[in-house]
Order: sequence, then C-alpha cells, then structure tokens
Amino acid sequence: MNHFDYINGRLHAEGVPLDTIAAQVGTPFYCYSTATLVRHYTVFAEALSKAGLDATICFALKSNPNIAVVRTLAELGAGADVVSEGELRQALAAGVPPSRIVFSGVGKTRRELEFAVAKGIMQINVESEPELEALSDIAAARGVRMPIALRVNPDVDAGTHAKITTGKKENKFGIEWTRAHEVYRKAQSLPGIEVVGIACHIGSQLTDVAPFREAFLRVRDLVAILRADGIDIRRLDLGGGLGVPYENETPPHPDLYAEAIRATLGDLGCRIVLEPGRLLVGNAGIMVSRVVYMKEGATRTFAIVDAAMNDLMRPALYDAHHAILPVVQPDPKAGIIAVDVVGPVCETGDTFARQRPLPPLAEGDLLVFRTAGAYGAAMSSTYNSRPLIPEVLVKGDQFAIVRARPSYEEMLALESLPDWFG
Ligand SMILES: Cc1ncc(COP(=O)(O)O)c(C=O)c1O
Ligand SMILES: N[C@@H](CCCC[NH3+])C(=O)O
Repeated sequence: MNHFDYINGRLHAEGVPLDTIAAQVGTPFYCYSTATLVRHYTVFAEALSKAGLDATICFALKSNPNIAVVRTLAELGAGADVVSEGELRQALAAGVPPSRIVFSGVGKTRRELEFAVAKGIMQINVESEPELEALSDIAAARGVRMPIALRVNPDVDAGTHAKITTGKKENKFGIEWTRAHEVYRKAQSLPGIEVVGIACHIGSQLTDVAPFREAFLRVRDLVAILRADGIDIRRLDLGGGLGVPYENETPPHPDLYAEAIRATLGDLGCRIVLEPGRLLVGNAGIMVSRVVYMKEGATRTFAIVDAAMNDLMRPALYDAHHAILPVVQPDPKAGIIAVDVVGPVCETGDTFARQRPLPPLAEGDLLVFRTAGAYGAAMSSTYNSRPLIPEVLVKGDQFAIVRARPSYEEMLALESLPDWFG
C-alpha cells in the first residue's frame, strides 16, 4: 500500500501532482510520502504488539538515511540501526535518542567505536573478536562497560539474491555459529564489555518466513546454551530483511513475521530489537525522471531518460525490477510498445528496464520508478560527474525539498590542484 496514485489523470504523491514538483525542483528527483511511511511503521509496530512482543524498532538507516525520513519515523517511536559514524550522525541529527540506537557492521573503525561509546548508544553489535577487544579497550579507557550483542552467523539460506544474503557461513558477516559460545565467554571476561544480547540478520528482501523461523530457532538454542553458562541474555536483535513487492513477489505480512518471532522466541523474557529498512521505506519512495530522447535502435526502441544507474543502482547491480509509470495517465487506446528504458551513463548496464511494455512515450514525458524509497538515493553516486539528485518529502498537499541538488560549483569546490601544477 502506498500513496502514489492517479488523480484526474496525473500521478500524485498524496495530494501533490508530481509534475508540479518536477516543475519546481527539476528532474530527476526522489519523492517520499509521509503517509506511506507512517502507515508502514504503524502496520509493523501493531503486528509486533498484537503478538505480545516487547519490541524496539530500529530503522536501518542504510536503506534511506535522509534526516526528514528518519525524523518522520523517529516521531512515531522508531530508533535507528546504523553502520557508520556518518549514519550515527544522521540518526542523531534526525532526533533519534542515543538510547534507541544500535550500531552494526563488520568493519567499525576505532574512531567510529569511540564516537558511539561517547554518545552512549543503546548497543553495539560486535562482529569479530578483534572488534570486541578494540571496543573493550575503548570503553574501559572511558571507565564504562559498553552494552553489546554478538552478531552471530546462523548459517541459514535466506533464499534471496546472492548479493544480499548475509547469514551463510561463507559470508563475511557475524561470528561463526560454532564459535559463538567461546566468544561470548571471552566477552564476559573483558573489562569494557557488558554482554546484553544476541544479534542476527540473515539477508534482505526475504519473501518467505521459513528462513527467519530457522534462524530464530538457532538463536533460541544459543540463548539456552549461554544462559546455562550464566551469561545473561536479555535482548535479541533479529535484524531486518522482510521483503516488499517490486513485481510479483508476495512477501509475508508483518503479522506472520511477528507470529514467527512470538512462536520461536516469545517465551524467553527477552526484549526484541528489530532493524527493518526496506519494509518501512521501499514503497514510500519513487524516483521521477524525464525522457530526454526517444531513439529507434536497429532492433529496439530506447527511451533515454535523465536519471541513470548512478541515481538508482538496483537494476544495474541486481537486475532488480522497478515498475515504471508515466506521470500523465496514458489513454488505453494509445496501445502499448516494448521499450528499453536507459540512462545517459556510458555503460550498457545503465539500463532500468529491457523490453518493458509501456504506452508510447515522447520527449519531455515524466516517468516514475516505483518502490525506490529503499536503497535508492542511499546507494547513489556521482559517476560521470553527475550531481546527486534532490529528495522531496510530501505530506498531504505540502512538499519540501529535504536534500538539495548540489551545484556544479559545490561539486568542484571539493577538489583542488596541487601546487606543483603552478
Ligand atoms: C545488519 C542489518 N540490519 C538491517 C538491515 C536492513 O535490511 P532490510 O532493508 O532488508 O530490512 C540490513 C541489510 O540487509 C543489515 O545488514
Ligand atoms: N542494497 C540492497 C540491500 C542490501 C541490504 C543491506 N544489508 C538492495 O538494494 O536490495
């Protein structure tokens, strides 16, 4: 469910026509809907409370770190899951209290750990023994014990795209399952560490609840082993990963997911922490782009648009499908053609869709790429010296630019020529 619909023949974000935004901010741009963000958060939170779970929802900023998006969720009670000092600063700037922030990631630097400890965040999810030792040194030097969970790798196949599966033993993430008990013992003995829980995240865009259940049962076994050894496990961070429909997928409803948590872990007396990203923001965002040229190739028709793989990387990186709609509602009598929708970047991979059935298009037409709120702007780059595109947040019939398009002067100002060029 989202709030991007045709009203009087023009696609709107809530109450605002997208061509009105395009006229003001220029194309391409990202556009997010407050109502969809609120709805997704509420459905997820209600599913957890209906299942009787005592849960903290820590929005995974990696999916969309825009501070207006994060603030919208924080006002509903969301905490944050961050993976870098930059994301931690974004979460704080958006008003997320440190007591609701978890810090994940395989390669947190000492500087990043220092910063997180100094801010007094809720928990650090430690992913290796060297990180555990570094963190203990840092916290002990400040005279504190940092609350931690060890991220364990349960060796479960999430059944998702190979590039976004994280919980198999060959993946770089987490502490190897069979070593977990030993590393927990070590953590218990370190002066700067307070063990509070277990963390686990098996992958992203899961469309079946079975792999989650399998991982949660493994976590359950580990809780029993650790508690029998006197290690006080009181929080379970189950990561994110619940998928959204891009094309024909039918991911489980949050109710089913919450029920799987209740059935496997609900009786352990643990606080549950969740790190959803895509589920909250995926369908709350679109990218709007304009057709620059229509081009007839030898075998295909190309719609060359002003957005490119650097703006929305998912199709190039994962062959991901994003639905494409014209902003002006097509006349059904106009028929359908097969089009390759491509960007201007000098790579064949800069293709958003191949042979996509679309109504006849013309230069200047506005197109919307749906389900672009997660891992869209977040993964964009300036490849081909293209400035990052602006982001707009809509609320009812108002909209605001929540990330401006940098000027070429601002981009150039970051670079300099060494003196030796004279
Ligand atoms: C540790 C961790 N938590 C949370 C997430 C968010 O995942 P998703 O956007 O699939 O909910 C990810 C990304 O896969 C992750 O690696
Ligand atoms: N970037 C991926 C998701 C990765 C999840 C991060 N752990 C995507 O766009 O689908």
